[in-house]
This record gives sequence, C-alpha cells and structure tokens, in this order.
Amino acid sequence: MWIFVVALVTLLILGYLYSTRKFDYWKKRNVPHFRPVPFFGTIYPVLMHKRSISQYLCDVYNMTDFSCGGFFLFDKPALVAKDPDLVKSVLMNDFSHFGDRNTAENKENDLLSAVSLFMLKNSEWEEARSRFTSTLSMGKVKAMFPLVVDAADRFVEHVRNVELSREVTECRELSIKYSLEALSAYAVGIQANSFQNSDFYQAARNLQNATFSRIVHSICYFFAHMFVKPFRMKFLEPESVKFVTEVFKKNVKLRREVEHTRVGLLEALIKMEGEFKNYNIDIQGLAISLEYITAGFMSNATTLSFSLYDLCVNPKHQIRLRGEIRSVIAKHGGLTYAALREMEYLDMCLKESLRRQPILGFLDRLCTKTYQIPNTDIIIDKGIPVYISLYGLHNDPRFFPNPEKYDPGRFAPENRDQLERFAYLPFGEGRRNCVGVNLANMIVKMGIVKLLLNFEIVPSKSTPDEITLEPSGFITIPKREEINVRFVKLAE
Ligand code: HEM
Repeated sequence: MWIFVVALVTLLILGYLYSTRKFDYWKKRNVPHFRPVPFFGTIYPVLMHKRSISQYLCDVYNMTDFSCGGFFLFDKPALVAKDPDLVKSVLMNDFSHFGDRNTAENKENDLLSAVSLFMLKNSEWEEARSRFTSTLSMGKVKAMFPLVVDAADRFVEHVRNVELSREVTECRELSIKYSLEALSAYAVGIQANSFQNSDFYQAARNLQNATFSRIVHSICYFFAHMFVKPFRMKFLEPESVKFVTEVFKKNVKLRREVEHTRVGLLEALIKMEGEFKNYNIDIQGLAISLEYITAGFMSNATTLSFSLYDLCVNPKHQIRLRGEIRSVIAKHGGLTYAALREMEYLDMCLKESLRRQPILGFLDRLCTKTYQIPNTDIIIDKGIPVYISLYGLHNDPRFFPNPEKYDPGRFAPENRDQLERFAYLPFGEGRRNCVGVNLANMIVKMGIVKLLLNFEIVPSKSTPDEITLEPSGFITIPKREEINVRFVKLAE
C-alpha cells in the first residue's frame, strides 16, 4: 500500500515538473500570455467544451494590445499573431519558416487524411498542391459552371416544391444539400440527389458531423497530437469514408471502361497517373476527391447559409442585390459565367458575410526554423505553433469600425484602399491559402443569385436576432436549427 502511494506521489510530482517545465517561456520573452495550470496549460475552456478552438484563439487575440499573445497547449507554448504586419510575415514573407500546419501526423492509422493537402507537410505538400491546383484552374472552374447551374436549378425547384409551403426553413441544412449537389457532379462524377436525402448525401454529411467523437478527434488533431496515434484516431468518420471511397472507385472504373467526353475531376485524376510520380489514384487521387467534399462542401454550405441569413434580416440590401442581379443578367442576355463575375454588390455582400462569420475561425502554422519576430528581440523556437485568429481580426474595430454591423459597403471599390489586407483573411493567404476559392465563390454566389431571382427571403417566427455558434468543432457551425428563414414566392 505504502509503495503504491509513494509511487503515485512520485509520478504526480514528476508529471507536474514535466508539464510545467516551459511555463516561463512567454514570461522570459515579455510576451503577454494567459497564465497556465499544470497538466492542461491554458486550454481547459476548449477541453471543457466551454469555448470552441476558434473562440478560444479569439480570446487570446483580445487579451492584449501587443503584436502577439501567448498561451499553452498543455505543456507546449503557442502564439497568436495579432498585428497584421506579423500576420503577413507568418503567412507570406517568411513562408520558409511557417510552411506547415500544426496538425497531427498519423499516416499509419489514417492515410487518407495524412495525404490530404490540408495536413501534408514540407515537400510532400508542394507536390500535392500542384496536383490539386491543376484540377482548379480558371478553365476547369469555368467548365464546371453548367454543373453548378444545374444544381442551383434543382435547389430552386426544391424550394418551390417543398419549402414554400413551410412557415420555417432551416437554411443551413438546405444549403448543405445544394452545396453537395453542386460539388459532387464534378468531384465524384455523380448526381448526389441530396434533396432526396440519398445515401451519398448521408455519408458526405456524416464525414465531419459535429458528433462528440468527431469533436474530440478534431481537437486532438489540432491541439493534442499526443493522443492521436495511441488512440488510433481518424480525422473523418470511417464508415462515411468507406462509402465515399466505394463510390469513387466504382466511378473511376466506369470512366476507364467507357470513354467520357465530359471533363470532370475523375478524368483529371486518371490523367495524372502518367504525369506525376508519387501518385496513386486510389490514395492521392481519392484524397483529392474526398477533400473537395470535406474542405469544400460544408464551408460552401455554411457560408451560403450565413449569407442568406444576413440578406434576410437586412431587407434593404436584399432588394438592392436583387436589382443588381436582374440588371447584370439583362445586360448579358442570361446568367453566364461572365455575368456572375460582374455582380459587384453580390461580391461585397458575400465578403461582408465572410467577415462576420469566417468559416475557419483561425489559420494555423508551425514554426519550422528558429524565428525572430520582426522589429523585436523575441525569438521563437522550432516547433512553436503560431495561430491567426480570423474572428479576432475580422471583428477588430481598428480594422472594421462597428464590426457587429452588417455593412457590405466596407468592400465597395472606393473603400478597398482603406482595407487592411492582412486583417481580412476568410480564405487564408500566402502559398497555403484556400485552393478552392474560385470554385467556392462560384457555388455560393450561384446559390444566392438563383434564390433571389425566384424568392424573397423573409424572417420566420423563429429567426434569431443574432446567430449563436456551436462551442465545438474546428469549423464555424451555427447552433442546431439556428438559421431559420421563410421563403416567399416573388410576384411575377
Ligand atoms: C466558402 C467556402 C470556403 C472557405 C471559407 C474556405 C476557407 C479556407 C481557409 C481559411 C483555408 C486555410 C487557408 C490558410 O491556412 O491560409 C482553406 C484551405 C483549404 N481549402 Fe478552402 N474554403 C472554402 C471552400 C473550399 C473548396 C470548395 C475547396 C475544394 C475544392 C477547398 C479546399 C481547400 C484546401 C484543399 C485547403 C488546404 C490548402 C493547403 O493547405 O494548401 N476549400 N480553406
């Protein structure tokens, strides 16, 4: 018994000493920081599900007026870059020090996530990025336009047949269906039939569903790497990955057997077999197709639903936008790719919604070489994660006066010069920015345009004054059943 007690006390003392050994890291460097507690560092609000990762990083951002703020991931010091010049250095100028993300490496148990562009590191990332980018050239995105129009037409048809008779429509769920419909025809080569709640829709929906287990896994992938390998964690829900993999393989096989004239992602992935070394279509190819869905469809959908909410509760902007849409379409003789790109007010509205609710609330980078913060004597070591809080920057009154106000005018051409470029980063920046930005813009804008051409979006009896967010997961998610609106048919 005594031996057991002594062993336990010794273990606790050793654990305490180990977990606190770096707790003077930020103090020594005069960087303002949250005060850590043994074993947990400063991130217990995230572990207790009181704050999402994004909210927590915003708390660090707001804690200080200094150019950066420190905190502790368990025993490990980490930094939030606050000053836009420092943000620029981390994301762009000093990319050679910050080329990787601080995500767990887990090739053994979770190969498909490990080879995703989001997770890859070093030279493997460079190669994968050029493969991924080649599937999203301007020409390819333009070629997707008819597929997106088709999906948007089915979206309108669904609203007309099903939603118009409802008092309340939950906008996010609806946007998820449209977004998957718009992406899957290109990315997996099938019509998703989301509006009929198909099996494919269910599987894609579940890939990153905010269940307790997925939330724990994503917190560990970003913040607590030491648990990922021992507990054989997987970033995406395994059963859904299996389902999407089968659909992918079946459709690749079909494409090989029958020559297709359509230019889709699968054709591009097959073509890569002769073009890239270190490329296997069943691993790297599948990872690209899967990442279109994981990185793309929820982000598009949530962005669209926030935009529709903003237009619903700001009717004067909705009316102005509808006016622009009609006049640009009339000028072009139809809703063409060029017409969509010319809609300036649409662009301003979307930018403002992404400012208020960035879908990824933070960017993360890993310091891979000792680094001196410019114009200071602060040196940070290799291995220190550096975060950029998009919530913090996008809601900072220094860069966006009255940040709580919905004001698309901030992004009007005449105001663009006043914008602090590195304080507005909904798609990230630098060489690791969002590879799907053009496609995302096309899909989200098309959804807004088609809906506004056919319907008025008005508040329902349960439309909230403000959207509250889930304090979990790593992407921004509104609370369940939160974005409620009502669709009303426009007078002919
Ligand atoms: C409105 C929708 C979207 C938003 C707001 C969004 C936002 C972002 C952000 C903030 C990042 C991190 C950038 C950084 O660290 O600097 C990112 C990365 C990424 N996004 Fe998107 N995204 C959207 C849609 C898409 C789509 C449609 C795709 C795919 C077709 C996509 C694929 C990716 C990939 C693969 C990365 C990782 C890039 C890399 O590490 O090289 N995203 N996205």
